[in-house]
Amino acid sequence: MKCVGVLALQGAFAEHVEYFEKCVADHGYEAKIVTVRTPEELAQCDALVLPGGESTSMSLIAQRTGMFAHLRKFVHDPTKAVWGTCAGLIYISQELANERELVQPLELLKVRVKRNAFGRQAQSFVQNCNFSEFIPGCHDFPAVFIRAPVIEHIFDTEAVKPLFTLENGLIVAASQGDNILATSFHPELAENDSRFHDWFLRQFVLK
Ligand SMILES: NC(=O)CC[C@H](N)C(=O)O
Repeated sequence: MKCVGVLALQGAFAEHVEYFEKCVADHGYEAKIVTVRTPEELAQCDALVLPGGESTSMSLIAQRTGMFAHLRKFVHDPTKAVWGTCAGLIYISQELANERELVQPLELLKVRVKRNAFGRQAQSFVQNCNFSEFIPGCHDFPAVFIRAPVIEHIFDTEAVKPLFTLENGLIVAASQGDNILATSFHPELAENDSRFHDWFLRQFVLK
């Protein structure tokens, strides 16, 4: 039985739990979904999802609760699967292009990330994206972008593979090796469409 943790310090963690539970119920996967707030909860996990929210708050809470060192060790373990969405993508990145004094990142994903790359809350949007090149049959996924970051630069082009680029050339999904996934958008807000979560479970956790 694999254990998938969703970091629950801050942000949209409940939605991730709900989408994963739906996948498990629909497909009968041998997986348990838990929220993670403590080192003990983290220790039982095979995978960790870092949700969207506010990377400044996530970083601060992790520092204050003493979780930072545990999270850093966990995500750098190559036997673990890791997925960062939106603020979670910022938090796992190696470097921030802006507001770098506000976030102490986990320095996992070998990229430089730009926070709020599309502007403020009012510039948030939903875009139907064709992810079929990496998720078989997924031609029309409703990707929700909320004050979303983008991957501005890839430091290690051998390790990091861009998975999806918007028409303006901005990278909004990438993988690193076979265990790390990062998305600028929120698949856990996709109108009950759990295809992205299903793909993560099959491709990264249950593989
Ligand atoms: N939806 C989100 O996760 C927004 C991320 C937020 N703008 C940040 O910089 O942390």
